[in-house]
Amino acid sequence: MAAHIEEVEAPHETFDTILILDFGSQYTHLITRRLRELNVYSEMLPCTTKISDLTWKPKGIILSGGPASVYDADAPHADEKVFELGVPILGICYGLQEIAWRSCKENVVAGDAREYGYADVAALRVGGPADRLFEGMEDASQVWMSHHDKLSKLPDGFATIATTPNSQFAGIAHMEKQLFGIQFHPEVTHTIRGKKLLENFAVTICGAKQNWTMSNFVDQEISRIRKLVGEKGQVIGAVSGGVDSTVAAKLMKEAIGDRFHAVLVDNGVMRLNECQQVQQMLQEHLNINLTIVDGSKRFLDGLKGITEPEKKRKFIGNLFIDLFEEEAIRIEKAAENTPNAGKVEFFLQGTLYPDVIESISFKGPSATIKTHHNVGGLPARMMNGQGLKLIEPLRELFKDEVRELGRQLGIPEDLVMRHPFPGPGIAIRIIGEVTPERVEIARKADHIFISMIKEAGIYNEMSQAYAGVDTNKAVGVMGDNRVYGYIIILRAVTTTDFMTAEAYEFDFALLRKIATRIVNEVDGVSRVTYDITSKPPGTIELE
Ligand SMILES: Nc1ncnc2c1ncn2[C@@H]1O[C@H](COP(=O)(O)OP(=O)(O)OP(=O)(O)O)[C@@H](O)[C@H]1O
Ligand SMILES: O=c1[nH]c(=O)c2[nH+]cn([C@@H]3O[C@H](COP(=O)(O)O)[C@@H](O)[C@H]3O)c2[nH]1
Ligand SMILES: NC(=O)CC[C@H](N)C(=O)O
Ligand SMILES: [Mg+2]
Repeated sequence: MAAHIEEVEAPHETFDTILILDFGSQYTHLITRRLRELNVYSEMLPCTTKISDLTWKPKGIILSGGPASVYDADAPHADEKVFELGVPILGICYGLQEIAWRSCKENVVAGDAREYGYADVAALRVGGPADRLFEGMEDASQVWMSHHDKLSKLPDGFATIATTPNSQFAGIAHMEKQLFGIQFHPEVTHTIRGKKLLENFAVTICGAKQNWTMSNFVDQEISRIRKLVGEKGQVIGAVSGGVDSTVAAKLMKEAIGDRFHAVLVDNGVMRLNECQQVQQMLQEHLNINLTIVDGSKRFLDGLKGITEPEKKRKFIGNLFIDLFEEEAIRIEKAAENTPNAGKVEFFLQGTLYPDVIESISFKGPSATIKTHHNVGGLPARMMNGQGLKLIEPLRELFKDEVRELGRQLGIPEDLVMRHPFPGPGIAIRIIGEVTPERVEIARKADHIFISMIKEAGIYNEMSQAYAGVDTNKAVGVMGDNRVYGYIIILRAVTTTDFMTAEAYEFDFALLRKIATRIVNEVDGVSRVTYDITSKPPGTIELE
């Protein structure tokens, strides 16, 4: 999205990098994760990437798994130049089959049966560098398989370095070139010594330095930002109080001080007292002076009559950008004739690697379930080189890495561990039309719910929790009187990556207490329900 600015000393320029070519496996991003856990920097690109388009040289390449069969007419294949680059290559599953297929098309065939699940792998010693992949894992150990194709014979020049009862060629290595392939998946935790194997490849075989640490990243990122923004440039940042934008803001503040302008948009659908609390928190703990732009009337007026979820999201996304542009102009005007005078050229966002992965994956864009207000949805006028330029310091990081980075930057633990809160806020937690009355009800119910979760000491056991409103009404009875009120939907989930999620298992007595308090204390509510749908098929937010 921001190709024109992202190449200034990106991490792959500073850190030894293992390049992962993605053939579309569900686990490809886990390879990146595992390598980074080993303090080896790694990036993922589509399998069709042309080596001539790379501006940097990887220390090694991993070809991932994938759903296709290499022998199919429309199967994806890596650029031939990958094999001429002279760096070690490891093929995993489809990647292994790709290596074998290149040597001879008859080498890969459909197997008689699928092999899906555990297998015991035994390493074989063949002598020489080929033995390095399984070094230290000579004892039989459990691996995880997921394939139906198989190698029918060993490609020329290769030796078998591992077998399982079902897979004769569970591991192969070229006797001279640095070419390796394994049929199982080392990146999943079910493969007990998978990380050791990836370490053998990246560190021993490729010689990658294990220097990818958050403190190195902080230093490097701060100097990158300084170079990018220059001596005079000013940056406006969308800061919500959420983890991502807080961490991004702190980095920016360290890099350019008062030339960074943090702006929170009050969209009228924030939680109870949230804007003021965030402002105070950022000032107190991080010395960041946050400007609140009150857009609540414009948002709530505009939301009138909109019931369709995607319309809501698009309206909110567009108005966000309008307000930021207006604010950028105001900041420039205010800075005239001061030492900070200069153009506001950059717009800071807290985009994370999972968003980036989604948009670069070989699989192409998946079906649009919902449009997230920030990434990808920015209007073209912002990206055309005349408007604000996007700056996304976290675009290579995963959420837990961002949290680690936050700790490194001295951000307090309860801010670092805050549950995510979506940009469109309470608006996507009210099913149907958003009205000020409904927002108020959601706010109060949410406040009771989250406070009781915190008091019970279980906030960190769940990944996200909130109270939403069903705008249908139900009948109830209170103090002998009939009431006709809204239905509150409580939602609390556990998840590691927010792509799949499970409902949190509350202690029933606590859930009952929460329900009682909400009905008693929030006017206009007659019932409380707990949403136990997992994702999929549900999503975390209601809309
Ligand atoms: N009310 C807001 N005011 C200003 N910027 C916002 C607001 N809500 C969201 N944003 C911007 O949109 C980006 C994406 O929102 P998102 O909720 O994914 O991240 P976050 O709020 O920083 O962190 P978290 O995921 O923990 O909530 C944020 O990083 C921030 O730049
Ligand atoms: O900043 C955001 N802008 C959005 O438009 C948006 N929609 C969903 N979310 C968050 O994404 C995660 C997954 O949510 P869903 O299961 O509802 O898609 C959850 O953490 C949601 O809170 C958003 N965050
Ligand atoms: N997981 C994979 O990479 C599968 C590769 C190939 N599609 C097979 O079934 O064997
Ligand atoms: Mg947020």
